[in-house]
Amino acid sequence: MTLHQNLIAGEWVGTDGVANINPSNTNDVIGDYARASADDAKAAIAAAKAAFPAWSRSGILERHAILKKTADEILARKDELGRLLSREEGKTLAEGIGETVRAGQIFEFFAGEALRLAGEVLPSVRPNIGVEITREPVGVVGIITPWNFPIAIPAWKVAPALCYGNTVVFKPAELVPGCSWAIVDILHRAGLPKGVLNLVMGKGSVVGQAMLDSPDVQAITFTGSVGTGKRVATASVEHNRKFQLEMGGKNPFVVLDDADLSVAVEAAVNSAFFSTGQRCTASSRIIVTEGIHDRFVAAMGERIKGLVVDDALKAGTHIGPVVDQSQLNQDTDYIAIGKNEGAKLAFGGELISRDTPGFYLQPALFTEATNEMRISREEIFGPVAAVIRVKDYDEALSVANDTPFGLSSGIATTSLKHATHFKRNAEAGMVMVNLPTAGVDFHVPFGGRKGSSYGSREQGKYAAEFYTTVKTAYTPTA
Ligand SMILES: NC(=O)C1=CN([C@@H]2O[C@H](COP(=O)(O)OP(=O)(O)OC[C@H]3O[C@@H](n4cnc5c(N)ncnc54)[C@H](OP(=O)(O)O)[C@@H]3O)[C@@H](O)[C@H]2O)C=CC1
Ligand SMILES: O=C(O)CCC(=O)C(=O)O
Repeated sequence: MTLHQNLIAGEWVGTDGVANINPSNTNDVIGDYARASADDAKAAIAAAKAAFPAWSRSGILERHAILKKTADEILARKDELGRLLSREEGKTLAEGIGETVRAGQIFEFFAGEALRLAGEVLPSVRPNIGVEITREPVGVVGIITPWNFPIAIPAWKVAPALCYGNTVVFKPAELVPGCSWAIVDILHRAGLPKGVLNLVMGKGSVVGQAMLDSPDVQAITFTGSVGTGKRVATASVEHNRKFQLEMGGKNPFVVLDDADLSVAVEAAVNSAFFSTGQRCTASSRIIVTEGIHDRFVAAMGERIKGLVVDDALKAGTHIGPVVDQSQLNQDTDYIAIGKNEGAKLAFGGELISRDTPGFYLQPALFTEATNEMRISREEIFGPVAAVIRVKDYDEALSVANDTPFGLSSGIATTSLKHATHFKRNAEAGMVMVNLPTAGVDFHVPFGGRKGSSYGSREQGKYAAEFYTTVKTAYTPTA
């Protein structure tokens, strides 16, 4: 089997490979991917440091052309790359292709942003002095990504980093190296100079840790668990570097008495179970007012029974497998915790077998949950959701906000008054009205509050805040 190597200083290197396994069929080995060492990570950082002076001064047309070429190739290969994504992560083929298109659009967006770099010229408060405000690249950016969005998250970190003139050391999750390798290969062939983008696939505790420990990494952007996010934060403060964290969520989805029942059920099912619930924007807390509660739960039950859980690549599959055994154990542990806490497992939650050996779990819906239970407070990251019954809108809002997290939030209502009030008062970075809590646009800010996120927003033009540093220059004008 061909070994997919790491890219360091413009050369493909590495001899030691790790098998990338399909969670829908554990007999299916997608390929071998090199495992970088801490020394490889150090070499990648050195290469990025050496490449920075030239790339930071490169022309905007060169950056535009490379990012646009990458976008075009990703979009042209959307079916093949989408299939690779579904095969390595387990989301359905439609979701895999959709995410690949999103990655292409992200590169296209930042190709455009390269041509729109701008500053400001202001008068000084002193006579005959001009002030220029410009944005400069930060330096070597370390990118650490999780397994649940194998192409979109790498795209929304790598594209702006390069667009604004930074050089990159990129460590994808070891579980899903395939899409990351593919986009690095595309960028490399699109003409990136040696050392501008370095790929170091391997273990977080080794490769990621070497990045955290390096004084030559000026910024780290991270998406993943709260625990690792805290390590990134501590190490970054130690090195006085910029950092940006996107961590967990425990996103509420509120259903009010006046909701359109079918809109509410579709949005709740999508929020809780699509992409196998493995989204930081997923909702696993469905907060329902008492007038609609029983009808909503019954309709959810019918909808869940119609969901096909099977091989991600099969036509007709709605929910693919869980990503691996360890995540499956986490999901089933939380199902046991929910039962022990006194919530009622109303639907699903069983391990199921299919034609191929994979990590298949029937989506689980708890009812009679309270917001104090662990299943309502901790991120499960699987197809497991709980319904919490509340009296009215005021109680729903208060329960929705009673969480250590604050990434996304949603409401199903036909009341403009309640929708408007919720948009203003939900303690979350993103609010969805009559829409799922997950599934965001690629050109607008993404991020949260409280325990979910740290630092400036990702995506859209707001990404410039992280990937650039502001300079204010004063010059006599006369
Ligand atoms: N908010 C989100 O989008 C996500 C949240 N999660 C949450 O996290 C839980 C665990 O998932 P998991 O993948 O283990 O999350 P991690 O936080 O461990 O992984 C995220 C990334 O960090 C890397 N990493 C791990 N340890 C270190 C370290 N010491 N220094 C630097 N980088 C490191 C990982 O590498 P590697 O995996 O290769 O070892 C991976 O690339 C999930 O169950 C879920 O609750 C997970 C993914 C995304
Ligand atoms: O909901 C989305 O579209 C994005 C979710 C995401 O970025 C994540 O789960 O890590």
